[in-house]
Amino acid sequence: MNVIEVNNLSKTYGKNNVVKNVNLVVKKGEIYGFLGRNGAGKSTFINMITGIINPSAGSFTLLNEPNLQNVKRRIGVLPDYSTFYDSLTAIGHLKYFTGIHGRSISTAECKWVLQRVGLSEHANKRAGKFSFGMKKKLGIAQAIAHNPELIFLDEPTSGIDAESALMIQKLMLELKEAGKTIFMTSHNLNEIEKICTRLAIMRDGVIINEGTLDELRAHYLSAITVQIKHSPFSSKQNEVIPFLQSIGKEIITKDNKTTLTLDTEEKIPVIIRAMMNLKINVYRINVDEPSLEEIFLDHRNQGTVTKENTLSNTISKLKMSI
Ligand SMILES: Nc1ncnc2c1ncn2[C@@H]1O[C@H](COP(=O)(O)OP(=O)(O)OP(=O)(O)O)[C@@H](O)[C@H]1O
Repeated sequence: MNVIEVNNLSKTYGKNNVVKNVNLVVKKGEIYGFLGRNGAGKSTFINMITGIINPSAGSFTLLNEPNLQNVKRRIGVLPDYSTFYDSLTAIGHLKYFTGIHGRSISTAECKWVLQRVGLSEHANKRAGKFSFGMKKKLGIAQAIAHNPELIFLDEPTSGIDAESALMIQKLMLELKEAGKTIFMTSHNLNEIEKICTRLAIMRDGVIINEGTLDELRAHYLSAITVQIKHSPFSSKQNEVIPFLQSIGKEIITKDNKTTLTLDTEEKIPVIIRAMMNLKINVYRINVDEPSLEEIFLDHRNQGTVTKENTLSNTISKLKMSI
């Protein structure tokens, strides 16, 4: 089921077209990551589809309902700028905002939500005395306290400490397990890589790439470089080198290490099997594969992906296929 459907959504400020004809679909149960550098248009996009600002053109539906007013109670939002009442406690905020959503929440339920975002000790403290990070956590608590089906989180972990960020990431995964859908922005690519099921990269108001991390990687990866540490080729040299030349390119063998490029990772197990048949032991395999950071930086710089990564999942795939 599609819980977010966006069609040709645009926002213009004067002559500045900051979101341009964006189309997007998010399915139930996803944690959807929305990436882009500062000023790309991410918050403007979220603000439009959560009713904080009006679009200049285009349309969207949330939870299959074209009228946003009819679903407001079923969505939760942490906007880019949250406002709090200085004299209201954390519990007071949760009671007040769940009330706005037409629901009531007990003090015990408030405490449970506050505990989940790491604010247990501050449940009865006034928001006026909260630090930036504490306010961010309170904003997240407010977004989820009324038990919404669809949750928008604009930079939920920016400005909060590393331990708390892990706690929030765990909470998001639990919400996903409970069937909720999360649409989030973040500049923490490690976080996006860890928890998001799909993601989109926005640049200058346009989505320039969209899909799972593997799909984005595949889009960027025209060749993979593999380095194999093995026992000496010795007398098998005349058999193994022609075989490698038939399967890959740019083959370099030195000190019992062979590096070559392949057009698909499917060829890696073929090489392993061939080496084993020739009684050559394979000790280690390193595979170049771009991280999300490299894909993202590549978008910024239009450069090439260069960093080397050892991927344990590729190794385990190989182990399974041997
Ligand atoms: N109210 C406004 N009036 C005029 N321009 C605006 C307004 N709000 C945002 N913009 C412009 O729209 C563009 C997109 O801003 P937006 O806040 O959506 O970016 P963002 O991707 O969320 O950035 P960040 O990662 O820094 O939060 C920017 O150029 C910004 O200056």
